[in-house]
Order: sequence, then structure tokens, then C-alpha cells
Amino acid sequence: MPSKKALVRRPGPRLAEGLVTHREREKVDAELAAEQWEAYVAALHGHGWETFEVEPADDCPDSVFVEDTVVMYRNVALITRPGAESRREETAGVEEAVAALGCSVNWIWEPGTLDGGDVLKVGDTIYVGRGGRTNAAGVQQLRAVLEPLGARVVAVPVSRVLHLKSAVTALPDGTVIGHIPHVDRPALFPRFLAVPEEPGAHVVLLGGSTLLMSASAPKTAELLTDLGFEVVPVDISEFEKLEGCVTCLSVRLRGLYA
Ligand SMILES: NC(=O)NCCC[C@H](N)C(=O)O
Repeated sequence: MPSKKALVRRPGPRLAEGLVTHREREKVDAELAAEQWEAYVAALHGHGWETFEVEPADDCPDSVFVEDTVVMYRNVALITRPGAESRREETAGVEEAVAALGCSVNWIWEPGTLDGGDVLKVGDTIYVGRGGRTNAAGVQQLRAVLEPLGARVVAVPVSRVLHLKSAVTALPDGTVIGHIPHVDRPALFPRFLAVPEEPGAHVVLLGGSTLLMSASAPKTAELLTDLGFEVVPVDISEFEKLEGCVTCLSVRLRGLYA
């Protein structure tokens, strides 16, 4: 049976200094962020996920957004080269963590840049956002690593938000969901469902028809519940102030067997 393991990294002392690109800076409440992070991890545990904490990278304000540092495909962990220089040192601890879990490790190399938040997997189709953080060399390297393993890599432009997964994610049936004002080209996705709120575009698949979502998207939660999904809401307001969303706080390792 496939394992349900996930990497997480607790927020560091410099969290409030995290990058903001597409929104105004708002004051982050570090204590509340720590509580929200614990609740997020508890929600994973509550749905059968075993979490592994990556060593802290306390000099890096954005290190809690662990999704950006590695792309998992089957048992292969592709260590990224984050587009923001202040985030490059985050990858060392993640590399150690995935190696310890038995993954086969690969890397994005200079001049490539790629953030995990730009990579959306829908079955064996891997959408990669070419935007502010991921460059053409990063896309090429992603293709070179994952296509021989059976993936089909589809590059899509991202100009309105930080990452591809800030704009779109996918339901368990493969339908891509997004908030239209933030999606460059909805027609690139074979099955697309528009959702009424920006944070409603982000779902973490917990297994079966259960979705972890931000509590700040109640109308989308209602829409998805009405379509037969079970929604697990988590309040991540402090991470949203830093352009984070539910996906970026963990990396699920679904291709491992244990
Ligand atoms: N995958 C994600 O959605 N990552 C969010 C990263 C937010 C962080 N403040 C950054 O700008 O890199």
C-alpha cells in the first residue's frame, strides 16, 4: 500500500521578513503563525499522514514554505534551485530529509531556477509554470529529469501570481480549479472549474475525496462540498500574508512504499 508521508518545516524566527511580491506587506503574528502551523500538521496527522520535519533553516525567512524546495515524482526527489536568491539555502536540509527517506535525488542546476510551487501534478501530466520564479532552463531541466520516467511536462505561462499553484491546483478527479482573474490561460487545462475565491484555488489532496483548504474560502468550500468532496478547513492567515497557501506548507511523498 502506498505510504502517506509528508515533509514539513516549522516556521523560523525570521518568518515575518518573508518575501512578498504580488501583495502589500502586512504584519505577521509569529505566535499565531506557529499555532496555525501546528494545526495544519495536526490536520495531516488526522487524515493518516505521517510527517517528517526537515531541519530548520532559521536564517531563511521563507523556509516554512517547504514545497518550493523539492518536486517529488514517484520515488524521485528533484531538489530545486529557488528563483529567489534568499531561498537557495533552504534546499540543503530538504535534500538530507529526502535522501534519508530513500528517495532517488536529482537537482536543478544553474542557470536553471524552479520553485516547487510552480509544479502541479495531475496523474502523469506535470504542469510547470514559467513565471517570476521558474525560468526556461528550469523547465527544460524538469523535462529532462521527469519525462524519461513517464511524465508529460506541460509548460504554462504564469504572470498574475507568484506561482502556478497560487493560481490553480487539481481535484482528485484531475479537474483543475482556479480563480479566473489569476489564471493566465484556463483553456490550457482539459477540465477546468472556476472557483469564486482566490484562496479557494488551493487544495491539498488528503486521500479519497478529502481536501485540505484554507478557511478563508468558504464559498469555494461550499461549492466543493456540494460536488461531493469532504473539505477540511485550516486557518493559515499568517502564511497567506506572505503569499503562501495550503499546498506550500508540505510536500507529500506518494511514490514511496513502506
Ligand atoms: N509554493 C508556495 O506557494 N510558496 C509560497 C512562497 C511564499 C514566499 N513568501 C515567497 O515569496 O517565496
